[in-house]
Amino acid sequence: MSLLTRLPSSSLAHGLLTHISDARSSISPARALAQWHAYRAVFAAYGWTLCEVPPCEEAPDSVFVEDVLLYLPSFTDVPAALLLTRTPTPSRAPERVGAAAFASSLAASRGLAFLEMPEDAHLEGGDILKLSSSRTLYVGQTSRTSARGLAALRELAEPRGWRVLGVHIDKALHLKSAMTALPDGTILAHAPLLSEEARRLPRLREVHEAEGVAVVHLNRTATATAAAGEGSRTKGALLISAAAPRTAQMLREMGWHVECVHIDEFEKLEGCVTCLSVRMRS
Ligand SMILES: CN(C)C(=N)NCCC[C@H](N)C(=O)O
Repeated sequence: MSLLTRLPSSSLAHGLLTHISDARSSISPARALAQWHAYRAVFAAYGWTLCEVPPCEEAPDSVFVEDVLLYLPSFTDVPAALLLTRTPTPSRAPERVGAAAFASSLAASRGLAFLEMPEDAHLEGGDILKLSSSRTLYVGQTSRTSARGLAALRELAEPRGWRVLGVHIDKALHLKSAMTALPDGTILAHAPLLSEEARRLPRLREVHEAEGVAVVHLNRTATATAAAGEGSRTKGALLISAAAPRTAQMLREMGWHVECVHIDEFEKLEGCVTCLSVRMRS
C-alpha cells in the first residue's frame, strides 16, 4: 500500500475558498506542516509506504494532492492506472507539471498505465468516490468536474470494470466534501451538503458533523489493528478528522478501530482527510 502526499506550500494561507467564510488569516503554515507530518505518520504506523510528489511551492493548494492525481484500480486485464486530472482553476493548474512527471515515472515502475484527462475535460480527484465493493465510481458534477470530465473518465474506467455514475453537488466544493464510503459500501453523508440527487443514493448513513463524512480505510484486515493494541476485535482501522468525535464514536460502535487526526489548518481551506493523499492499495 503506497501513500502519495505533497509538502504544503508556504503560501497555503492563500488557498482557494469556495463555500466557507474567509478564515485564511488564521492559518499557521507551521501548524499545518506539523499536522501534515502527523497525518503521514498514522499511515506509516499501519504499514503504508510513504511517497512524496515533488512540492509545488507556487501553488497554495498543492498539498491537496488527491485533486491532481487519481489512482484507478482495474478489475479486468486492462492495467490499473494513474490519471493526471485537469482542474478548471488557474491557480491550481501549475500543480499538474511536477505531478505529471512523478506519476509517469511511478506508473512505469509499477506496471501501471499513465493517463491524462483530455484538454476540454475538467475533473478533480475530490469528486471521485470509489466503491470497490460494488465496482462503482460516483463522480461529482461540481464547479470543478464537468460533464465532459465525467464522460472522459467513463471512457477510461469502464474497460477496467467500473460502473460510472454522475452525482450533482451544489452545496459543497467536491463530492467528497459531502460524502465518502466505508469499505462495505456504506456511504457516510452530511444532509445539509447533499443535493436532491445525492439524497437518493443507496446505502446512505447520515453523519451530523460535516467533518465526519471523510474517512480513509487504513488497512484491509483486522489483524493490522494489532498495532493499535486492540487485536483482531475490530473490522479494521479508519482515519477520521478529530473535528468529528461523534462520528468517530459511531464508527467505533459499528466495530471499527478509529484513528483521529487534527487537520484543522487544512479544514479552514475546505480540505479533509481524503484530500491530503492519494492511496494506492494494490
Ligand atoms: C475532498 N476535497 C474537498 C478535496 N479533495 N479537495 C480540497 C481542495 C481545497 C482547496 N482549497 C480548493 O479549493 O481547491
